[in-house]
Amino acid sequence: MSEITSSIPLQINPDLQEERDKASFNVTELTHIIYGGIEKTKKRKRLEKLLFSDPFFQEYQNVRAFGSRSEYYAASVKKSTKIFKLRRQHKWTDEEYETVLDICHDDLALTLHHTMFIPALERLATEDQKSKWLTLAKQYKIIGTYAQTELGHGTYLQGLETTATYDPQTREFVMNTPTLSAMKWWPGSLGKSSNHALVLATLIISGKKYGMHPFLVQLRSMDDHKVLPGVRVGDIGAKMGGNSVDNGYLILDNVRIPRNNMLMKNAQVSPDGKFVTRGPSKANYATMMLIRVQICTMAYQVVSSGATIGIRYSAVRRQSKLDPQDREPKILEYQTQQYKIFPGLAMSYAFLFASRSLTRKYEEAFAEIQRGDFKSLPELHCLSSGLKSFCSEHSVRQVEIIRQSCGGHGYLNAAGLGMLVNAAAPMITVEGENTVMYLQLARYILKRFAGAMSGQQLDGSTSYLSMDPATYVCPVMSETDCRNLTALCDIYRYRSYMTVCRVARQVQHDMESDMPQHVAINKNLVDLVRAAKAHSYYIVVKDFVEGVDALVASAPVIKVLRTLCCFYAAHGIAEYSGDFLESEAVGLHQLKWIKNLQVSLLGEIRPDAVALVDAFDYHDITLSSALGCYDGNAYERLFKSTENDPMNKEEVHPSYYQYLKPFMEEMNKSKL
Ligand SMILES: CCC/C=C/C(=O)SCCNC(=O)CCNC(=O)[C@H](O)C(C)(C)COP(=O)([O-])OP(=O)([O-])OC[C@H]1O[C@@H](n2cnc3c(N)ncnc32)[C@H](O)[C@@H]1OP(=O)([O-])[O-]
Ligand SMILES: Cc1cc2nc3c(=O)[nH]c(=O)nc-3n(C[C@H](O)[C@H](O)[C@H](O)COP(=O)(O)OP(=O)(O)OC[C@H]3O[C@@H](n4cnc5c(N)ncnc54)[C@H](O)[C@@H]3O)c2cc1C
Repeated sequence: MSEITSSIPLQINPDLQEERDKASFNVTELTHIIYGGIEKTKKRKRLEKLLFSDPFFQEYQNVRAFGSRSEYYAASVKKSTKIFKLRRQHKWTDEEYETVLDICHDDLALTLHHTMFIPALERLATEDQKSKWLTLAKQYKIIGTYAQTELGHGTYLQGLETTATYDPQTREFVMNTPTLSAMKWWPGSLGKSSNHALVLATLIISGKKYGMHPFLVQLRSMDDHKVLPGVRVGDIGAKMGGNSVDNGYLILDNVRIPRNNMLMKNAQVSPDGKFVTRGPSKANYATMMLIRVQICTMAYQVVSSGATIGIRYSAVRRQSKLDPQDREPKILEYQTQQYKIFPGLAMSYAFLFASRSLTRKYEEAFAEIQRGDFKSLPELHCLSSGLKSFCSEHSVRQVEIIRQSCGGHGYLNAAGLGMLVNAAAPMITVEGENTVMYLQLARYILKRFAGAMSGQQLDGSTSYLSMDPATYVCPVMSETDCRNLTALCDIYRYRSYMTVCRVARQVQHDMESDMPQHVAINKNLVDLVRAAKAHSYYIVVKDFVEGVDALVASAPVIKVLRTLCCFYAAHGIAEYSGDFLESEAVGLHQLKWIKNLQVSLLGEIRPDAVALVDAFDYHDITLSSALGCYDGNAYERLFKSTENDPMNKEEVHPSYYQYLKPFMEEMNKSKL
């Protein structure tokens, strides 16, 4: 009788334990740094315990893996409501609630209510409106979504076709979806969950258009959740990932809402139909900016989860031979495996520091904006647009590489990597498609560069554009200089400067050759995106270097983070070597040294790789991966995962009686 069972051993896989035993630094110390201090780590642990002591959270994993779309959605609604109830019961602060969402690491059916509907009310409603709507929303007495994108337009907000026409007789707005392409299409939680929507529509008063404004529209009855007259709403269909969310469509047919349902913090319509604005014209775009900042943090979570799975699995998987005399090595020993996974590890820490720095800038600017001071808005818009694009693009790409690095098992749902990639993929599109957002940054950089050329002293993230390029000498003079983080950062800065300078001069030249501005811009779009990417890369490297420099920590922690930072910077130069050479930020000698360093750092990171991902301290339920579990018992967990698979419920599947049996009988009778 075979002794093979799917029971999970109680002990840690010795291969993983061996890795932990040889870590050069204290993992707990790094965990506290990652979560912002010992108290925050403890609080997170308490919340984790509270959540995961409920068996539902474990069962949810099965529905997610094996349930139908509808079952998955239902379980996700249940999960959302459980969390909402816990929030009320334990009086969680916003920060605690954010932590819970991070722990859940999942697209919850009702997430939009918290991530966009409430922040939009906070940013776009007057104090009076807040005391009514925000209070109801925070008490979950209404559930809402943010309905902006239409079938025909997501990017170009000036092209939105939904209308809100003011009727001074009744003091109401009449909401309409005039065409097929005007129907709202994509908003999360819209299809089945929400009873209210913040509808972004073109305001029309006496036949005149006044741009996009937010209107609160009730969609469903508060008694029986039935759709209200004039409203058509539904789910837009299954997606590549995130299928727990009911992204929806919405058609409005002469739906009347009271005048006070227009959120009027930034612009008002008086009862007799007078339009007055306050603040900059883009003030109504505020919610999108907040989410762009949050996407950088999400990108960190995605890539650090992927790195955790990839590294733990690579430490327990043995395959092939290195030394013909020795046993099969851990696949983590192969330099090529390190080359596939360590960029994701280094990126995790880079994005941790970059997203932290961006969040801090956002909070400072938001406080100013609340006081009516909008001076930081353009800088913040461009910084958040660039970093949102950069972090989402790089993290999604890197996790897919990590998935491939796990071989066949990486392709299984139970590995958790496919779901991670598919759930993360929309970060590239949502809250402004990446190319479009890079171009927003490029437009800002061009203006700042022109300012610098005309002698303006620049501040903020683009201050380096005032530099005199003639003074640049590559700061790497020897192989040892390659480890100098400031020198690496300078190389990125100069490469960005030259990339911006080249495209700015080209656009200027094209315009001076009588090309209309829009033609000149379109002729240079690829290079403009290249400039925005170079600038974003520089900012991320700078934030990483400055973040590590400012750390108060033990010498071993600082050392390992400096090594990672050095690797992140060297890897980027090696990967985009063409750009760095072309801009003359490095020469061929320096490139060779930096490439050597990049490869030799793989070996330096190797002994601490497991400890560096352990420091992210992800709970097994959060990771949801048989390959990446803390105990490293990947094979047992993979085998165990098959127990819940409905395919394995019966010894003989019903399809046998329906199709295979008659077919086999027919074949057996056949004389051919
Ligand atoms: C969690 C997942 C759920 C997902 C939810 C969603 O996806 S929800 C749906 C998410 N949907 C999206 O994210 C839609 C993406 N699309 C957009 O955000 C806009 O259509 C746009 C920014 C692409 C263009 O906008 P436009 O045609 O109105 O403008 P323009 O190009 O003519 O530039 C005019 C000026 O405005 C400036 N400026 C622009 N934005 C901001 C800002 N936020 N702040 C400050 N400033 C801003 C800009 O820099 C420029 O300044 P300049 O040079 O004149 O000094
Ligand atoms: C999972 C998911 C959830 C979403 N949730 C919501 C939500 O809750 N609420 C909501 O309102 N919306 C939501 N959206 C919609 C999302 O915001 C839009 O899809 C996004 O803004 C991109 O717009 P688009 O789909 O119109 O893309 P398009 O603009 O059509 O982009 C298609 C291509 O055209 C290119 N392109 C477009 N314009 C330009 C330009 N000016 N210059 C150069 N290239 C250009 C793009 O780069 C891209 O390659 C969601 C989308 C997804 C996928």
